[in-house]
Amino acid sequence: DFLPPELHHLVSFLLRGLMARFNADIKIVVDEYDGSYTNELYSAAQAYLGSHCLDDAPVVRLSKRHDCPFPTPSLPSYHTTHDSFQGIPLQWSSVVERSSSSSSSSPSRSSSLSSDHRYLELSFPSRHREAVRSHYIPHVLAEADRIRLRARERRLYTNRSVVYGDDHRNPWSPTPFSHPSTFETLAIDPVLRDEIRDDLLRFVSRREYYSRVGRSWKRGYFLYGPPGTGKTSLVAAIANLLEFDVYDLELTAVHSNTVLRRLLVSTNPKSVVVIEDVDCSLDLSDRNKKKKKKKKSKPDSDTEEREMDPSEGGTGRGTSSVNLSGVLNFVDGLWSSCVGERLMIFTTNHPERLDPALLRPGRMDRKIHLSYCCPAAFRMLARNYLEIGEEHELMAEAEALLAEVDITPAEIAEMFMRCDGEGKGADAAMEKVIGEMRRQKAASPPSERGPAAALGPGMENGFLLGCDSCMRGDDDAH
Ligand SMILES: Nc1ncnc2c1ncn2[C@@H]1O[C@H](COP(=O)(O)OP(=O)(O)OP(=O)(O)O)[C@@H](O)[C@H]1O
Repeated sequence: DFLPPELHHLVSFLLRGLMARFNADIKIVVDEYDGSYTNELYSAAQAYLGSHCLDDAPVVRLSKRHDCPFPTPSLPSYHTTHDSFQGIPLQWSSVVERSSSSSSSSPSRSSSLSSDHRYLELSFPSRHREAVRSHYIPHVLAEADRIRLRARERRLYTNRSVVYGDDHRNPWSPTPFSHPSTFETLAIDPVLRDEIRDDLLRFVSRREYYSRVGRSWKRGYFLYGPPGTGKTSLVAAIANLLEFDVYDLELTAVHSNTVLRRLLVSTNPKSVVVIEDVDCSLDLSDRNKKKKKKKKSKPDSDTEEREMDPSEGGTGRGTSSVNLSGVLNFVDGLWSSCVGERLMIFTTNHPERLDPALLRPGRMDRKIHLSYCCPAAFRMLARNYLEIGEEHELMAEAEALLAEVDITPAEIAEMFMRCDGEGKGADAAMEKVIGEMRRQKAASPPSERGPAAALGPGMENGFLLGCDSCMRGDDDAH
């Protein structure tokens, strides 16, 4: 009443402006992809919003993955839903910006393969900026984890995934994985088997430990040995034991280190990434040996040197430009940006062909030599395939012969299966195997066995014979 009208107007104009500023909404944009990587916050928010909307939203999208026994809800495109957190009103909208190249399909149709730009918009009053950033976003991530964990607990079986093409939007194409191999059916030395099982169970129970010591929650296994000694079977037994997804990575199908990196970060927690026959995939052989060779052959130019040398980011071999340094990065550090536990397993029949850098402790934490059939493994095969035990009259002779010939569990399993199929029974199967071992003994003396022999010259001092712990591949002992 005491102010002149002009000043009155000015003060109320300023106050209105101030209030509007204080109450204005701000937006957080959560893109589906961060560059070429899947944005974890986007998928977490979708999982969170889906379960949140299920009860009251007018439209919810339901989809069912093959490995999940029930459908998962998510927010459809072009929809808005409301949430409230500690009294803060929040609004989520899902937005799709159609790319000019995409077809004029209906808005509700989803295609992970299209190049449309999808994102979520989170709007809330600007004064809650700090609370949303520090409390609400972590709450969404934690809730999404909880929802996924529940789904995983009810899952019926794990995935086997294969790489196809180079479609970075959907690099892994999952197919059902139901390999019957388990630690009970695996015919390997029982001491080694129990050691591996204990190591795995210890690994998955040590979330806090890994975080305390500042290491990413990953473990690398390197399985080597002759063909047919159970490397693939062991991978399947590991996946079945831990109920992990299996990502079967064919390195030659991966065109570049960038794609390799993208593949890795798009794997789920609780997964095993397997590279089988890693020596055959790419040229990951010893750089020192190669350098020596190159010196002898005097390369024409620096360019050639760089192109040949994977450590320099060169192209390695073949059409794939994935090289040793890409694989080392893949094994080393990239998991630090991923949440959850992961196993990486390399298998090979020729460990001596690989660069020792790939195998040093910390990269490959356990080196497991799967060798020819030993008596204990033979007894397991006989029990599993023929349902006979140590009391069988031919068992002692078979075990004695095993010490003198190199025969793989796969060969024995094959003979056992064939006889069983012909209905000749256990005795015939044992006789057949013994006959084969006698024949092999007569034909050639057994080759030297043992891990160092299998690794070949030059590898003995790398990790195997350095110290006892290295021999066991047990990095925790250091
Ligand atoms: N240790 C084992 N225990 C039980 N079965 C085995 C074992 N090793 C091999 N087999 C049998 O032999 C078949 C081939 O074995 P597997 O594929 O696991 O061998 P691998 O070492 O991975 O061979 P490769 O190096 O050629 O890939 C399996 O289907 C399995 O039936």
